[in-house]
Amino acid sequence: MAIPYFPKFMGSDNSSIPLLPPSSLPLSPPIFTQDDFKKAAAYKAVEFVHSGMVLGLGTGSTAKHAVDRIAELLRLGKLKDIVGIPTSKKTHDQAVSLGIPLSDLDSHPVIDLAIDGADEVDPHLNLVKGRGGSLLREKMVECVCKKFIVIVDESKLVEFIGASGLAMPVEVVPYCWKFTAVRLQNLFEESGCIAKLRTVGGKDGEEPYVTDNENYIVDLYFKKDIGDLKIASDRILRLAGVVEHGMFLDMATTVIIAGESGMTIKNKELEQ
Ligand SMILES: O=C(CO)[C@H](O)[C@H](O)COP(=O)(O)O
Repeated sequence: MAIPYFPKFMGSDNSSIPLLPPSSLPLSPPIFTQDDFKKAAAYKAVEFVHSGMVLGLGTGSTAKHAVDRIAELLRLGKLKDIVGIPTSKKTHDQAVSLGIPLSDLDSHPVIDLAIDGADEVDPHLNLVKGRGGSLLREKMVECVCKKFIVIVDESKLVEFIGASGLAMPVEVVPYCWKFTAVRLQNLFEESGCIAKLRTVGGKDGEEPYVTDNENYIVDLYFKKDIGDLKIASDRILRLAGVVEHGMFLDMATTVIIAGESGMTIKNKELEQ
């Protein structure tokens, strides 16, 4: 059951955002943007953060709100002794700019809690991540956390992984990436898979997108369900040249979903 929103559902101590329309418009329904939902989910997740925790700091527009909120609570003295493990250079830079103390997996191989967004969430809380390009570090961090809270707006919910028709990213080494892309596409021929190198516009035209780890990303697009996700994962990871893929299977312990009808919290334990 979704929890309905209240006027100040963000709960920020000195910067709450009124989410009901101004009193001059008493009959107007509240209008929330997708970013309001992302922020609502992020702020809810940060309620699970306690002083002294080692935190995995996610990447993307939703996770950014969580990092902002953690920094705000540190500034207010409501959180203390937090150590953040960022999942990308971008999040690293954001956290540094906000004064969040940081470390890495070498020094902190066990993480109390990670909070991150996702691109797709299926009914079993399996995820697609990495459309923001940070899947490898995200997976390294999030597979060693005791609790992994995923924060999404309702647009990320899918019936099955790949159902959005959008990319399922695979990080590959640059060496002979075309060869790897063809092999990836062939693996999922029956699902109508198309593999495309992710590119960005550079001064000399389109160039390969380069990850924080100096790799490339091949995005897989499926026309049909790819079936057993564990088998699909194993097949992808067995290909030499593949570094990691964006399916995060059986990793999320909690998913917080914010949408028009309110906020829903799904726990892995309850799904089994
Ligand atoms: O996996 C990710 C980055 O690699 C992001 O968490 C994912 O793309 C969701 O991003 P956003 O919160 O901006 O919608």
